[in-house]
Amino acid sequence: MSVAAVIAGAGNGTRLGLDGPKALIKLAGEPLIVHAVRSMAESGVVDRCVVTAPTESVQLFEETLERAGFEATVVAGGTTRQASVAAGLDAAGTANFVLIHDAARALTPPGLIRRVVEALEAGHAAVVPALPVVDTIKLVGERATDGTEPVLETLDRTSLRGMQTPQGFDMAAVREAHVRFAADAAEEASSAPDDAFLVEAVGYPVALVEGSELALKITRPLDLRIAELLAANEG
Ligand SMILES: Nc1ccn([C@@H]2O[C@H](COP(=O)(O)OP(=O)(O)OP(=O)(O)O)[C@@H](O)[C@H]2O)c(=O)n1
Ligand SMILES: C[C@](O)(CO)[C@H](O)COP(=O)(O)O
Repeated sequence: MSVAAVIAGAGNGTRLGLDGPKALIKLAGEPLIVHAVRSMAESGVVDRCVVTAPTESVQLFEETLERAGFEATVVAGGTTRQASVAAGLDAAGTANFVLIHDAARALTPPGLIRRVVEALEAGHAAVVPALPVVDTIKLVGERATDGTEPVLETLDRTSLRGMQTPQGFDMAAVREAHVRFAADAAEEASSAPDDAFLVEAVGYPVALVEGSELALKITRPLDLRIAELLAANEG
């Protein structure tokens, strides 16, 4: 069974306070995208990697990965994560399965990647690593003029999970889902929160496997500091 990986790296890191390719910022001395591609290589189960980059940085991503000794096809992403993943899927060629991953989850352990692929090989069409949520989660209504938000409902935490990546799919299923919802991808507000959302919407069951705290998404400045500590401990 062949496995391709699409690593979304075309974001600009707004919440990190950046205005440029977040995937090129350094963590433990190496760009996030290099960490992400290395995890795929070290998993031993991925045959080919496609990386999405901001249009103006495609060459820089190619040079960065080549210098680090990794082979990957780099393509221009889009204005939303969904559009970037669609561009990556177009370039992924033929494979039985595809792993769709965030460059921002740079410390994802190879064992987690293997866990996702094992569940695909066992017959699941869509597999997502997930962790239980640790906070109580409440549904809120519209913000009031005094800045407060009204609570509408307290959700049952025991049946809530936080979704991570890589999310693994049968290649045909995820391509079908992305094509079906391509029109929405142009608008940030209407783009899908993750790829499993699109696959669910076309009717495929999604199976969860155990995620990892190391697969945290480096989104805000504190995440980067936590990731630096984790990388120092792992190394
Ligand atoms: N147009 C986009 C937006 C995001 N991503 C990628 O999707 C992953 C998850 O996105 P996020 O962590 O939100 O990254 P940014 O979009 O860079 O962050 P922000 O929303 O703060 O700008 C990242 O690896 C990012 O590079 C992408 O490929 N194309
Ligand atoms: C795909 C994802 O990482 C799953 O948790 C997440 O939905 C990406 O969200 P972002 O706002 O694009 O970072």
